[in-house]
Amino acid sequence: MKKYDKRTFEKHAVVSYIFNKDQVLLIKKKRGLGAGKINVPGGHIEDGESAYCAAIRETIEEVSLVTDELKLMGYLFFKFTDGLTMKGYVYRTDNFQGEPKESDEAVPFWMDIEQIPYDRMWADDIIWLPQMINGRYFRGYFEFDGDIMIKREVEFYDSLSEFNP
Ligand SMILES: Nc1nc2c([nH]c(=O)n2[C@H]2C[C@H](O)[C@@H](COP(=O)(O)OP(=O)(O)OP(=O)(O)O)O2)c(=O)[nH]1
Repeated sequence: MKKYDKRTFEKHAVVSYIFNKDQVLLIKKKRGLGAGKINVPGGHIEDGESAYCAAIRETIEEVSLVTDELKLMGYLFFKFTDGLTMKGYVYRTDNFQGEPKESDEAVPFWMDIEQIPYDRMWADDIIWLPQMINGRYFRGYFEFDGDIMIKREVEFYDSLSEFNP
């Protein structure tokens, strides 16, 4: 699976899972790739920006929360049949300040972890998100034809040293 780390993926994006006790902050995405789906704050990494800084910036822009102490939990590698390739960095944190506010891009809402609406999210999320919530690290490779997942390969790791040596 680490073979994907060495490949070139055209776009780089981040997603941030923000936890407050037994709840996670979800968004209804209003525009862009995945519009109409339920996801979490995130977006593209800008030129010269680190993934970590992009995660903090996108969360402020989309839902007005200021996050800190983010932990990198996973890498997502996507290939779409139209040719788009994307690497995603998945972060989690329970350190945030402020109240979630709607923006042009997202409608935020807190959701009980037990009630996450996987059927309204990207098809790969149900494969890795429950494990990530339980503290496991992961790498996932997925091929999509539009919204349909046509190939998947996922590995989980129990320790940070196995995941990101
Ligand atoms: N959880 C999850 N997130 C995904 C998947 N696929 C995927 O593109 N994303 C995320 C990464 C980005 O945050 C977002 C891609 O949306 P986008 O290309 O419209 O980017 P954006 O508008 O949010 O970003 P930006 O233009 O503000 O930089 O969706 C997936 O399978 N699962």
